[in-house]
Amino acid sequence: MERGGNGDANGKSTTATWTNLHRPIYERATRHPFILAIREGTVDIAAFKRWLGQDYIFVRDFVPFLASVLLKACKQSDEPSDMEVILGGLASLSDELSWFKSEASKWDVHLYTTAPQKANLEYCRFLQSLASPEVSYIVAVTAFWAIETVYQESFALCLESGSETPAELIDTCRRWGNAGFGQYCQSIQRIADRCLEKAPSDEVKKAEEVFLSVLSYEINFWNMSCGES
Ligand SMILES: Cc1ncc(CN)c(N)n1
Repeated sequence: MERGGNGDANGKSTTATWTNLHRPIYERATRHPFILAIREGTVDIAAFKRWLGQDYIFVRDFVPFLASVLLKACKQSDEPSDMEVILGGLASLSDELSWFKSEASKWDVHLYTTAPQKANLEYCRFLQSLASPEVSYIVAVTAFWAIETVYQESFALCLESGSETPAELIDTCRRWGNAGFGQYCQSIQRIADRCLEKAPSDEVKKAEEVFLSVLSYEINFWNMSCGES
């Protein structure tokens, strides 16, 4: 069986190679106008509230997806520390769901009567398909890395010096833009790259397609938050 190999001739890892190769779509996901508007202090608060209500629904569906990644790590990973990284991520979702509830009450967003919008439903359906036992650990962990990294890069942008993020949105940006979350994303990236290095080329190809799908679902999610469907 052919091996996928790790990265390009310059010694870049597979995920770093993809990020460069697919730079235009990667930037559409990580520098979306919704995020740039937060950073510039011009975000429409109705859009922010829409994002908040929809993201709570998404995170609830992210829990079983991540549980499926954990299960695959336990069964398919040759590295015991993978399980600890994924378990840490899963455990932090409990705190994240509580954060959504307190943030929603602050903004008068009614989480339990918010219906999922089309882009969210489609993204959640995609997560459900990735949770299938037929999807390999390599593909699932690549999706996990991409999903977390889009939020990390996006919200970190709103915390950079020179940004004019409104004070009442700083807490939201810190949740995903903080340095600790950045290190957590790097740990997931190292897992994905290690797996991709040893993977057969057809699995590497599938993982790259899933990476691109995640970027496109993320763009649709931001568009939905801006009021476009
Ligand atoms: C849509 C979306 N993508 C990613 C994340 C980060 N877990 C999130 N909360 N929501």
